[in-house]
Amino acid sequence: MEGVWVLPQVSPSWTPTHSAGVCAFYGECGYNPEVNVSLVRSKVPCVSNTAAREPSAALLNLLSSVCPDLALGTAAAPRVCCSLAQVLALQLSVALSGAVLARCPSCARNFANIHCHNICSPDQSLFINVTRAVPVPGTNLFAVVEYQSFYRQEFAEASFASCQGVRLPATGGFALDTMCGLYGARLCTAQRWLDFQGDKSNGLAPLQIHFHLVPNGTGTGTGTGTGAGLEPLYVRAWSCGEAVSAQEQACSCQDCAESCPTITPPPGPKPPFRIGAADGALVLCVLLFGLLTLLFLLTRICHHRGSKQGLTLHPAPVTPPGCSVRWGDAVHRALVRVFRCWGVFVAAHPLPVLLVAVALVGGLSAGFRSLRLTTDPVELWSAPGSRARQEKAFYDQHFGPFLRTNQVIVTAPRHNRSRYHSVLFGAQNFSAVLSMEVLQALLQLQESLAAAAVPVPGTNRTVRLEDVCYAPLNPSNPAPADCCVNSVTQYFQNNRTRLAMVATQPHGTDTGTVDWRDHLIYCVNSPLSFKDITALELSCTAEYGGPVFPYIALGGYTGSEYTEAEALIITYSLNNFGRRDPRHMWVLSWESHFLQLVQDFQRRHHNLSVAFMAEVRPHSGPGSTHGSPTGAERHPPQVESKVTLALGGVAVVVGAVFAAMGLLALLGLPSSLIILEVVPFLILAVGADNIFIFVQEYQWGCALWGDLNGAVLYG
Ligand SMILES: CC(C)CCC[C@@H](C)[C@H]1CC[C@H]2[C@@H]3CC=C4C[C@@H](O)CC[C@]4(C)[C@H]3CC[C@]12C
Repeated sequence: MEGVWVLPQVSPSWTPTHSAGVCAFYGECGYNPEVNVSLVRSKVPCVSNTAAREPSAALLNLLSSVCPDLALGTAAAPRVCCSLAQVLALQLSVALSGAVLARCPSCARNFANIHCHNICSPDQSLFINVTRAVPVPGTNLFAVVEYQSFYRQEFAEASFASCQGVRLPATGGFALDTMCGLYGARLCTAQRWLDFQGDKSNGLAPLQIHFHLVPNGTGTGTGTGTGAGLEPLYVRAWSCGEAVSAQEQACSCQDCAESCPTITPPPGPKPPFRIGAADGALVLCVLLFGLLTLLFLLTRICHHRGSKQGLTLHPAPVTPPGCSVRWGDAVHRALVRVFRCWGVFVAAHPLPVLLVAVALVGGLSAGFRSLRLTTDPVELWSAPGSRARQEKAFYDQHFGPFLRTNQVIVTAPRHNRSRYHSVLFGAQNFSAVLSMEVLQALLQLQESLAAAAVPVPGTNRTVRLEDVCYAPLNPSNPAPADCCVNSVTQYFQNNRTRLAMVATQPHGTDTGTVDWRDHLIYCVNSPLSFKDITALELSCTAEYGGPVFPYIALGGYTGSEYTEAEALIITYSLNNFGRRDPRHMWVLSWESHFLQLVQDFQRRHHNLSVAFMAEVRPHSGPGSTHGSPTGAERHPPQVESKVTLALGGVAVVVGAVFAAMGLLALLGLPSSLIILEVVPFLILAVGADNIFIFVQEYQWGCALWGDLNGAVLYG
């Protein structure tokens, strides 16, 4: 019910009198011939636009437990519009359907109150109008099969609000998920909630109830109502934060935001350090930098002057050194002394030194025999005692090796978001990546992955997705469609025709069209549904038969605004096999091919940003062209060829790495191949560079000696 609501001109035939103390129906008139399938078969009431009756003691007693809010206790001579049998039926139905709300007493009470007032209120005819009744065979009574119930919007909204946050621990969702029909909790409104309750196909209601929510100001609750004396019901609705009685408590914080303790926000961060209007740290850094630059420039200038004077006065290379040079020289001399001693010692005893070095390296490398290499990514990247590791170990032990996950994540950074006006769901924002063009591209990628036949190296068979995929609903003989692939296109069962479908949608008084976007909005809110509420009537479940949860297929959204998701995620779940199982090789082959296909896709779609990952490591997978880069060819060419010298430098580093690995192996520590990946860099950076430095130092030393000799001669 939207827009300004005007009470309809009701047909006076079944409820001609609408006034306080008068009923619209009373007692039971058999079963509704129009309702066959139901959970609990309740009888429908008889049309009876007569004065409310005095309840029996038994009825009063029952009412005080089923409908304590009917406030019968206060009245001297309480009256009701229901019989004992009716209240018993009411009690059963409300207990059955209200069980999910029991966690939150005030919500449960409001829910019961709605039907208590409908059935028993002494002023029933004020807000109830029977619209359809059928004659009861063999009597002159009429059974009610349809009625209207008029509520003040405020009352309905307050009752709804008290139940909105109630959780259903069994599903991890909300209780309203089970009480709002196809809309689920997220799209539920007070009107939709009541409509579902009054729908005779919900399994409990024996008749059809049309709830009309009257906004404030239309038909006031205090004065006489408009429309043939009707006055919308406006009674107290409990808020979820208040306790309904002294024995009961208010709803918990989990079920009711109002009950949550107010947490004083933590004190904000200290105000930033500022000097005037500028950032203090920045100003200090600039000053320090300026000072250091000045110092540097001054020393340079002083050094430059000194060397100029030296040149003009003393042409000989021996010049009075500057302050910085003197410092550097002192350190250099000290180092030279130490290393000269060491060098002279080594050069004087080449054989013993070499023998000791070889023996040391050889001895420690013997530890390689007990070397344990860790190649499993799980071992490499998760701590052995971590909770994740323990849970995985438990899973692997009881259910077999865990599935392999291969993912593609697509975003569209250069596209613009759009706004979509849905006939059913109102205006919604759609992110750039949720566009027909991107969805079609994703479909194409999935089709090519499903069609790919990949040769397995070392065998003469080819492997397809269905040979390796996890197919939960058809594990023995899966077809490509049975594979568990999570992706947003699965809301359309990966079917192009369904994705492109458009239908005419009647909605209230107007008609519009619905397309993939309406279906998507529906599915992200009710992923378990087999049929949407749009005229498209498509299922939300994936082609393989399982549901696609929006938080798995979409990423980068706030709260539950799934249509604003910045990323689409395709997840391929593949079976995992033991290393010795030949099928292990099949999966590796398929995953390598997956990487290639997605790379091609990435190259073809420049406007999309595509990230992807597979469990297979690119360089360990079969048929991969990736190798660990050694970078040897990138090194500058040697000035002078000293092959044995260069090899010696490399041998020193290799020896050191091997000795270190051997030592760790001897100590019982496992190693990983990551060590080997850094060896080339060590060889280049330490080994080869050392040799360059030695050679340069040696040549410089020779030249210096020559020059000095010359100077001495010249002098
Ligand atoms: C599926 C869930 C959410 C629906 C919950 C609404 C239930 C509790 C409501 C909807 C319609 C209601 C019924 C409407 C009419 C009658 C006839 C009356 O003589 C006895 C009570 C009885 C039988 C009501 C019992 C409660 C009822 C079944």
